[in-house]
Amino acid sequence: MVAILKLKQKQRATMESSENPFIVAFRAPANETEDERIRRVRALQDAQRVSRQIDESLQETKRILERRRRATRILLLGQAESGKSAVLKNFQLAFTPQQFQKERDVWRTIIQLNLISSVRTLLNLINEVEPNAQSLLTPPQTPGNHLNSPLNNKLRRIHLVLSPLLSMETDFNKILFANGGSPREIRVTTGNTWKSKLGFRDSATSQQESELTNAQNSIKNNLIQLLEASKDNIELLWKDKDTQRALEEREINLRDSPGFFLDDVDRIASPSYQPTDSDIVRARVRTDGVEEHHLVAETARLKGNDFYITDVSGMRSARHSWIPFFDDSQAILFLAPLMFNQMLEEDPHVNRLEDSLLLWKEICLNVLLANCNIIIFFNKMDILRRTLESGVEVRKYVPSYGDAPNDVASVTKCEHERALLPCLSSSFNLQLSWKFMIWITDLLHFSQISKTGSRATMFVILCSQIRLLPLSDPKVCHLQRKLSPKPRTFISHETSAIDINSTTALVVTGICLLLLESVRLRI
Ligand SMILES: Nc1nc2c(ncn2[C@@H]2O[C@H](COP(=O)(O)OP(=O)(O)OP(=O)(O)O)[C@@H](O)[C@H]2O)c(=O)[nH]1
Ligand SMILES: [Mg+2]
Repeated sequence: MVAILKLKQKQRATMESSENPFIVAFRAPANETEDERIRRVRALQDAQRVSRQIDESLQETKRILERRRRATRILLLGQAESGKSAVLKNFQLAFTPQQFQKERDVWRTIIQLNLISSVRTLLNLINEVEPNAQSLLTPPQTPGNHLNSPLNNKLRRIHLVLSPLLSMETDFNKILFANGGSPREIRVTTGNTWKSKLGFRDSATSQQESELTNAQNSIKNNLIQLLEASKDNIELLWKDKDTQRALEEREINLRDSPGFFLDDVDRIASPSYQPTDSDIVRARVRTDGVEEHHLVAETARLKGNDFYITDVSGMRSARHSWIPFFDDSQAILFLAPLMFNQMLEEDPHVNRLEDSLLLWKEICLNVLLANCNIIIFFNKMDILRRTLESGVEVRKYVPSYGDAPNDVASVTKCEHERALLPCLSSSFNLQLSWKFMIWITDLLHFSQISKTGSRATMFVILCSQIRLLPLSDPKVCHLQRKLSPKPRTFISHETSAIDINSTTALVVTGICLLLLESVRLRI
């Protein structure tokens, strides 16, 4: 009898301990004093509190993972300067306008720094001393009529007056950004820290993080004052015919470079300047590393929907860091700028379009992306148009283009094998891409049927599971019927100049709707 009772006690103890491990760990020892008991109970309560916190955090992680699973997860890919972050900004403008509004002030400083960066480019250019060319700023060695020429004096004076702007740029970079020196571009590390250093605050930003130090604040104010004081000289420098000639001689098209604001000096250098949506989309900040953005849609149609958008650095050296993000993405938006006459910054021997094609091919062949929707944007159509209009010949860069007319219609129409994209694929000997290009041509053709009857600046291709779907594909037709009784125009929205914002916002809205639908439809 005594033995059974002992066994029962042991069983109960085992059950209790399996139900509540604290009981075992904090069981009262024999002969416990009152002090020891108080300490033991306190330790038990502390342990239970920590345990509850761990449980709550596990629950929270579970909720976040579940939310993520149901969200639309998009990965932005493409070479550097292809426009990935610009697309992200368009997502933010289209779906989280209120949140975006709060960041407007941050972008004002970035745009002002972009403007100074262009001024630096111009000053460097006119100050360049080439072995065979006389600098515009340096007086010639041999006495002659250039020595005191109004041209030299004028530019020399402008250079002097604008020099403080350049040191201000360096100060800014030292205080606010990852790299202390004077970089060619503003370059930031991941996270919102750089925004908070420019005064942006959201619920995730600590008070300490977002409060500008006095030094930062005074640099910000100095920047505004200095810009206003330099406004006229910047305009003089930019509009000067010798500056323009120098740019022309070196075949530099500053208007097509990222973060170009020299045509808006009057507006941007004014102390009351408030950036427009279009300014913000045009602003240039180079992405360093990989950054995930969580957007909770504020707009009526999609209110409450979650988007996780991963933006990456497009530099060749950074592309290996994309891979870990492949298997978590439902869709990839691949950006391929149509800049057939430009080379990569990191390798001046590689043509940008050629690099895009190779990258596109790699993405399409990657097994990790077998279940991912891949969408390609051919952007920078406005630059393509300007480049062709300025007389740059496609055949110089794509010999197989032959003597087809050098205009946008012929280059992008693609209804014959001479069109730019198939030509490029064949001239670069991309047999695989050739097939893709044929479909691209179908879509390019389709995209020209826009509401306004005019040409689109952005093109999109829908691919599913590595296979590109031509528009005649039953799945696409089904999807289109589901989405709207009319043919979808989401891949074709017109803009006359570089109003990327409205264009992309519409395009991107369409894509997101499509993505949401496609996830639901499981195509
Ligand atoms: N003219 C023109 N500019 C564009 C277009 N799309 C993007 N841009 C500009 O191109 C510049 C570079 O774009 P980003 O979005 O910063 O490029 P990115 O791909 O994020 O580059 P990294 O962060 O370096 O990988 C920005 O100033 C954009 O405003 C377009 O269709 N036309
Ligand atoms: Mg970027």
